[in-house]
Amino acid sequence: MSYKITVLPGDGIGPEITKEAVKLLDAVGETYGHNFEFQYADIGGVAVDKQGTPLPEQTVQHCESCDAILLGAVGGPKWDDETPDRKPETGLLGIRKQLNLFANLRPAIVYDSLLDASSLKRDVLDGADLLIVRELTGGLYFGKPRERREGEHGLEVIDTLHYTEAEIERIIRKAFDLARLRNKQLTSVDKANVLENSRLWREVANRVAADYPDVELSHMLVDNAAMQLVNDPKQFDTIVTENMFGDILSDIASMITGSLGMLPSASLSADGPGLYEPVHGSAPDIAGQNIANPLATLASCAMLLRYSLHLKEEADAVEEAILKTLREGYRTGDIAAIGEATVSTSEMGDIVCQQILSASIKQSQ
Ligand SMILES: NC(=O)c1ccc[n+]([C@@H]2O[C@H](COP(=O)([O-])OP(=O)(O)OC[C@H]3O[C@@H](n4cnc5c(N)ncnc54)[C@H](O)[C@@H]3O)[C@@H](O)[C@H]2O)c1
Ligand SMILES: CC(C)[C@H](C(=O)O)[C@@H](O)C(=O)O
Ligand SMILES: [Mg+2]
Repeated sequence: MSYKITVLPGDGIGPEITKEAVKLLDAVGETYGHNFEFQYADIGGVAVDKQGTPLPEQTVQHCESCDAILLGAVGGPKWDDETPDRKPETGLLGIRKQLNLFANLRPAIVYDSLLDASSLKRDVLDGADLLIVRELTGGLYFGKPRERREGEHGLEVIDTLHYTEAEIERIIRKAFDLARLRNKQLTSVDKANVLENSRLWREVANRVAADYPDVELSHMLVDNAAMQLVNDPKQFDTIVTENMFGDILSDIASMITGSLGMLPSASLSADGPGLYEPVHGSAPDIAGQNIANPLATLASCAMLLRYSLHLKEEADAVEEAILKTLREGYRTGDIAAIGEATVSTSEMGDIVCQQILSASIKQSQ
């Protein structure tokens, strides 16, 4: 089969890690007989520099006319002084909104061979495997009004936390569907002791639960959830939450895997192409040094194969290749123990590709 993938490398370490992802998809194509056609487009700071906007129209067109989108990261100090409409992050938020990518799936898995990479205790981590389902196109990120204005007592600023019942219901239903495929436990995270938004969120979750009698629904306040994620991550199976809470909780959850460089994500709409990106950012502090961990991006490719292309065997093979690479002891700096040997970004990419290619040689023998 032939598939069209739009690649948005973006800024900082984005180009380094997406290069490894393209290499990996080519290895998958070679092994399983698929043809991946890559079309590259600009987003974020690089697009501001080249085209004067973080989300050029042509980038949107490429994204709308493909099977799946692979994104590196956007942003960096170079664009700190840009106006809001020229900020790199505006490009990322823009593409999420324009493609209606309301469901953001952020799995956090503890790899047995990385138990010592985390600063958390082994027995707290061992066996933890959770999925954060983050609402991605509403809430504080997009609510209007959003403004800075002169008030009676000087400058004042407004951001608006806005959700419609329909927006809440579609993400809650998506999370129930996903929990059903996992261990059938859904924790809805909110701030219902304070926010009217969260009170509606809770009501909707309770109402929708009647359609999923096989899934156990519980509620947790977000401040407690942040603590529980590092205290006892094994209590969670599937978590559903609104946009801002999900952003923060997913970075916290990355610590149970050992590094932010390990966390993949999928952003899905009801029907169009999905967007796949690591949870981490453009890591300007290590950009251009070939030391970033590409595994979050490679694991995002597994999600791309699974959710957008429906290639289950290929997705499993990528996840297995990552597992094997870690079990064989290969480490980038962020997941290495003190004094442990490390590999570069491109070496890590080569090793994972090699696992795919050699697994297929074994199968055909
Ligand atoms: N999806 C995205 O594109 C995205 C996500 C988060 C942040 N950002 C942007 O990235 C820029 C930098 O943000 P930040 O520094 O707060 O967060 P960051 O995620 O870029 O980096 C946080 C820390 O994690 C490390 N890190 C991140 N990814 C890594 C990897 N693959 N391998 C090894 N170490 C890694 C970095 O070196 C840094 O020390 C900002 O402009 C921010 O808005 C973009
Ligand atoms: C860069 C930023 C806009 C983005 C977000 O807040 O959603 C990032 O932190 C993420 O987690 O994908
Ligand atoms: Mg984030």
